[in-house]
This record gives sequence, C-alpha cells and structure tokens, in this order.
Amino acid sequence: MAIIKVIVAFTGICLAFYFYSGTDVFEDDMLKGKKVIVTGASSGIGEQMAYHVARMGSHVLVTARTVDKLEKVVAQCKQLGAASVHYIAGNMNNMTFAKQVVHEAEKIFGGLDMLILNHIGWTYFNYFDGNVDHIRDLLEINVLSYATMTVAALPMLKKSNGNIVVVSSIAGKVPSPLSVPYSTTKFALDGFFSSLRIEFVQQKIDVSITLCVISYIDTDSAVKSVSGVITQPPAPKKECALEIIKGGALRKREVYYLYRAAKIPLLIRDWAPEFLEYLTLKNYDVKNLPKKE
Ligand SMILES: NC(=O)C1=CN([C@@H]2O[C@H](COP(=O)(O)OP(=O)(O)OC[C@H]3O[C@@H](n4cnc5c(N)ncnc54)[C@H](OP(=O)(O)O)[C@@H]3O)[C@@H](O)[C@H]2O)C=CC1
Ligand SMILES: C[C@H](CCC(=O)NCC(=O)O)[C@H]1CC[C@H]2[C@@H]3C(=O)C[C@@H]4C[C@H](O)CC[C@]4(C)[C@H]3CC[C@]12C
Repeated sequence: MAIIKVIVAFTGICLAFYFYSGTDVFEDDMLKGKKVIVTGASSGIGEQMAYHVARMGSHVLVTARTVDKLEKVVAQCKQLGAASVHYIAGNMNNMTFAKQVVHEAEKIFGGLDMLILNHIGWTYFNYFDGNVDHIRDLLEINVLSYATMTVAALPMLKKSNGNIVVVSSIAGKVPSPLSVPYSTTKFALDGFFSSLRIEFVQQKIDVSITLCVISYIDTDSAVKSVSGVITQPPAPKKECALEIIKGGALRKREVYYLYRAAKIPLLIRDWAPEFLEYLTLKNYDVKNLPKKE
C-alpha cells in the first residue's frame, strides 16, 4: 500500500512539473519583424516594453496622450533597432480613438502580430471615497478601451495567429485596500479576457491571450502614489517589461511577476480569506496615508 502512495505522489509531482515548468524557451528573434502595438507607452512599464520589442527588431506603434514623451520614446526605439516605429497620441477614454489606434497599425503595418494593452487612467491610492462616477470613468479607460481595441484588432490577429497581452495586477486577483476603483477594473479584465480565451478555444481561434499579474513596480507614478504606505520595495520596471514580452511571445495564459510574498495570497485566497486579510493588512502602513480633503 505504501509503495502505491509513493508512486502516486511521484507521478503527481512529475505531472505538476511538466504542466507548470514551462518548457518553452524565449528567443529575442521571436519578435524580429513582428508588428506590435504598445499602449500606455510614454512612461513606465509600457515605455520599457516598447524599448524591448524595438531592440528585438519589431515594427512598433506606441500610443499614449503626451506627444513630447512619445516623440522621445520613438527616438529611443529607433536607436535600439526597431524595424520601424510610429506613434499616435490620444485619450483612451474615447473609444473612437481606441479603434483609430488599431486602424493606424493596419494602415502602417498592413497587419498586427501583438497587441499589448497596458495603459491605465489616473486613480487615487486611498480609502474609497464613494465616487462611483470615477469607477465608471476608470472602467472606460482601463477595461472598455481594451475590449474595443481587441474587437478592432481581432481580424488582423486571426490572420497572423497573433497575441493579445493584457497588463493587469495582483489587484485583479486578490482583494486589497486603498485601490477599490483600480482593483474593480483589474478584476474586470480577468473576467473579460479569461472568458474570451475559452471562447477562442471553442471556436478554434488561434489567438493567444496573456494576462499579466504584476505586483509593485518602480514606475514614477506608482512610487509617487504609494511610497510610505506600501512596505515592500518595488521591483524593476525593465525586468518586469521583459517578462511580459516573453510571456506574450510564448503564448502563456498568464504571466506572474510578483515579489516573493505576493505568491502566498494567490495560494490561500480561496482557502483562508481571513488569514489572507490578516497578511494583507500587515503590508500597509496607513498612518502615512495622505489625509483626504
Ligand atoms: N507600477 C506598478 O506598481 C504596477 C503597474 N501595473 C500595471 O502596469 C501598467 C502600467 O503601469 P505603470 O507603468 O506603472 O503606469 P504609468 O503611469 O507609468 O504609465 C501609464 C501609461 O498610460 C498612459 N495613460 C494614462 N492615462 C491615459 C489615458 N487616459 N489614455 C491613454 N493613455 C493613458 C500614460 O501616458 P500619458 O499620460 O502620456 O497618456 C502612460 O504612458 C498598468 O496597466 C498598471 O495597472 C500592475 C501592477 C503594478
Ligand atoms: C495608484 C496607482 C495608479 C497611479 C495612476 O493613476 N497612474 C496613471 C496616471 O498617473 O495617469 C496604481 C498603479 C499600480 C498599482 C499597484 C499595483 O497594481 C500593484 C499592487 C496591487 C495591490 O493590490 C495594491 C498595491 C499595489 C502596489 C498597487 C497600488 C496602486 C498602484 C500603484
């Protein structure tokens, strides 16, 4: 009987290793000549992702609102060896603009291989203030523009058997305080894209969807928003951006780029929610929270 238990356990470990070890190996030339849109590319993780795909020889279309920042990103992408690079500036609270970005890629590239959905609208890091209109506005920018671009890009992505990369957050997998509007939008992304992925399988649509689950990263806006309240140090944006690109190119279902302790909430969120709440609250020093007017 004992030998059977050992065999079953050993088999289980092998299967788990096979399914979760990720046997794929990323090569830079996977992105060479590929046609890529990066949203939210004027700063932060999006800017770094644009530089990575440029260095790998992609054709890149970057977008955000701020023209002078985009022009600097375009210049740096050229320096890094992009096959071609263009920008289009506009606000993702406008679904006509969201569609226009995809149509611009079609006009410039004649197709699309990778759609990297990364931008987010401004939000506060503090107790929920009861303003539901802000949640509605944030859903437009952080969710509906992603869905709008996905619908517009799908004909091209079907032709190329391409990838959709959705930059989300641990805030979209594990409940946490001080980011209620933001977390609402990130959980919505999981619902939309993880359900769409199943429909792609049902319809034999060979377009991959990679949902990226990220914890605290050292971008200017994040550090400015949370420093002093979040106790763990941020991770580097350049490395985070590369892991996202690799996951998309390897057609992973999900990419986890988390500081070590952040993996624990994912393991216990469904089995011990109260214990998770206790661990979560240990991560915050709310006495440094700016007082809301
Ligand atoms: N930094 C972190 O700790 C973490 C970040 N993430 C995720 O990573 C992604 C990028 O975050 P991060 O790099 O920190 O963010 P940044 O604030 O550095 O960048 C946000 C980007 O979105 C653009 N943007 C903002 N508002 C709009 C708008 N209304 N329309 C179009 N573009 C807009 C900004 O450019 P512009 O102002 O010029 O429009 C900028 O390029 C987000 O999806 C975020 O949720 C996930 C976990 C952790
Ligand atoms: C508050 C940040 C958004 C700042 C913003 O408005 N940017 C756009 C602009 O300035 O125009 C949040 C962006 C990323 C969040 C962090 C994150 O996603 C990882 C953690 C998730 C956890 O659930 C809460 C803490 C986080 C560090 C979270 C904090 C809020 C952000 C920095």
